Amino acid sequence: MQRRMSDLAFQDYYPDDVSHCYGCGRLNEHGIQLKSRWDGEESVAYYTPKPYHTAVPGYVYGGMLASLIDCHGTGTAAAAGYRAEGRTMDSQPPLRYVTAALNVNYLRPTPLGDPLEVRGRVKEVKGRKVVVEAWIIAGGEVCVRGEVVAVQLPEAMRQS
Ligand SMILES: CCCCCCCC(=O)SCCNC(=O)CCNC(=O)[C@H](O)C(C)(C)COP(=O)(O)OP(=O)(O)OC[C@H]1O[C@@H](n2cnc3c(N)ncnc32)[C@H](O)[C@@H]1OP(=O)(O)O
Repeated sequence: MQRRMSDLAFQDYYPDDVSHCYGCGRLNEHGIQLKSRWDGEESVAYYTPKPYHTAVPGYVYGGMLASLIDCHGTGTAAAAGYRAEGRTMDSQPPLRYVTAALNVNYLRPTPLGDPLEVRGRVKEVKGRKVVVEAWIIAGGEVCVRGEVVAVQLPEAMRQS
């Protein structure tokens, strides 16, 4: 059955040539394939880490958590970029964002096994830059807080 446009996640709109990212690329069969969507003024994604995404046994590896903040942040940045231009994510030309800066603070250990809720809020849209704050909730508690500075993909990084 064909999916409705509103069912699509931000990352589903990424053109094929930028859909190989380990965190969010729908074409990376080994990756997380994170799916982010608007939830009112915030954005939200869900992911349950695998048993091997372990730090200390029973707790999630911090690099995995940073990846979730990173790709939820850049995905939210892309959606915010289109929104700021008053157009939909399937319109042309495509807007593509990469991570310029990633800040992650681990507030408490994140239990492994629980579904994680990743949330984001746009702090700033300025020219080619979007700043997104993001946080991760496990078992009803905020375990991680971070911030992503996303900048539109430079020409030099484009393959197509
Ligand atoms: C596209 C779909 C895939 C999504 C993948 C997302 C996750 C990823 O892993 S991306 C891979 C990791 N990231 C990279 O490899 C990026 C490497 N870096 C670069 O290419 C460049 O440094 C880049 C593009 C980030 C910025 O360079 P450039 O395009 O020259 O930006 P520039 O014009 O200097 O700055 C634009 C704005 O961003 C800000 N900015 C740039 N870098 C930073 C930084 N490190 N920290 C804070 N702000 C920054 C600038 O201050 C400026 O802000 P303002 O307009 O307010 O003055």
